[in-house]
Order: sequence, then C-alpha cells, then structure tokens
Amino acid sequence: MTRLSVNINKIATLRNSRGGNNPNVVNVALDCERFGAQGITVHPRPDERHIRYQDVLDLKEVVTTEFNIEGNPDARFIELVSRVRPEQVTLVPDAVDAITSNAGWDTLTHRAHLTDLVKRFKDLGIRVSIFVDADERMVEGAKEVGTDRIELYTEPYATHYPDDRAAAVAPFVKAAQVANQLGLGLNAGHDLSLENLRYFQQSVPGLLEVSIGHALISDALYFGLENTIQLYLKQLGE
Ligand SMILES: CC(=O)[C@@H](O)[C@H](O)COP(=O)(O)O
Ligand SMILES: NCC(=O)COP(=O)(O)O
Repeated sequence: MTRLSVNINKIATLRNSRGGNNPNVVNVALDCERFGAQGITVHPRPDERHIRYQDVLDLKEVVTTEFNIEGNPDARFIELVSRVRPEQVTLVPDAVDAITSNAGWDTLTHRAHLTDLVKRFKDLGIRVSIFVDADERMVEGAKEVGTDRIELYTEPYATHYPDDRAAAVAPFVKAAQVANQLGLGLNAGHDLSLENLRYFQQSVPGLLEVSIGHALISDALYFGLENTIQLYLKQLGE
C-alpha cells in the first residue's frame, strides 16, 4: 500500500497573498484528512513564503494522520522539528534562494553531517527520510548515514514521462530495488500528478508514501478538494 500525504504549502501561499487567514491552513489539513489523505506534509522555508513556523506548531496540535515536515536542516528547522516531534522529518538540501526543491542530497559528500542529523532526530523518536535523486550510489550512501527511509526526487520522472514513461521510470525502479535490498523505506515526491502517478506507483517496488502538493491543489480548483483526493487515492489503487 502506498500512502498519500497531501502537501499543503500551496494553501499557505494563497492565504499569505492577502495577509488574512483565508484559506485556513489548519482547517484545510483537517479536511484533507477527512477526505482520505493518510498524511499531511509541510515544507517550511526560511523566508516563510508559504508555511510559517507557527503553522507547523498549530498543525501539530490537530493532525491525526502522519505529520511529515520537510526542509533544509538549518538551525531553526532543527529546533522546530525537535520541538514538534512529527512522525517523520524529511531532510532536503534546498538552496536558500531555490524556487522549489531541485535536487537530492549528495549522501557521500555530506555523510558525517547527515549521520549526526539522523541520529539526533531518531533519538527523539522521529522517523527520518532523506531526499535523494534516483541514483544507486546516493541510495547506498543514505543507508550508510542510518536513515529510516529515503524520498526519491521525482521531478525528472515527471518531466520525461510524456515522452517515454518507461525510460523515465527506469532509474527510479533501480533505485527502489537497491533501497528494498538495503531495508530502507521508500517515499517519493515532487511534481507527481494525476497523469503520472499511477504508472510510477505500479512500476516502483515497495513505495510506501507519496507526498503531493502543487498538482493536487491545482486539480482541486477544478474538481474540488474531496474529489481530488479521492482521484489521487484511486491512482494509488485505494
Ligand atoms: C521536497 C519536495 O520536493 C517538496 O517539498 C517540494 O519542494 C515542495 O516545496 P514548495 O512547495 O516550496 O515548492
Ligand atoms: N515531497 C514532495 C512534496 O511534498 C510535494 O511536491 P509537489 O507535489 O508540490 O511538487
């Protein structure tokens, strides 16, 4: 079974555009859960352009499904995650000025740093996932730092899917096989959509969770949030 975690960053983007509290991020998270989402993902960024640090504290009080906090582990992020203690933290190597996440960790170069971070969060009882490209060496490196799971960065898959979906998914299948052999849990995300999700889920062995935000919230403009979540769950075979 592959779980659907809804990333609600874009709800906060919309709210912040007017300065008030509409749409209400907490209420939307609760509605996502009510409509069938099996997790809520947020990705606070240092400039708080969408999810604010206070949102993360507020969400922790109400989210009853898996709460997944993604982000670059700078000092403020580490402090926030340590305080909130979500079910899962996903470590992402974002540049400060990145428009969105655009690469996974080099788990070999950052081995010592990641090893320290993984231990720190695991000691707090938080499951750790590390964002990586579909590269077998990076998956093996992730195993070495002691992480529970990896999250495969799926933007390259989404980009190449329309041209040649078999070629697009091939590196992800390989990376997943390595993760499975090593006993690493497997998540995936970035630019997954109603168009490309089913093929990915059916091709990639052992996929435990997908986190989806941009496409899902965009689809909700047309289909409504409840229908949209149901459509995504259907793609995952629910
Ligand atoms: C790690 C990842 O792929 C997602 O969290 C994605 O980066 C969403 O972040 P934004 O909503 O800020 O684009
Ligand atoms: N980890 C990926 C995520 O949370 C959502 O990415 P996207 O669907 O907004 O591209």
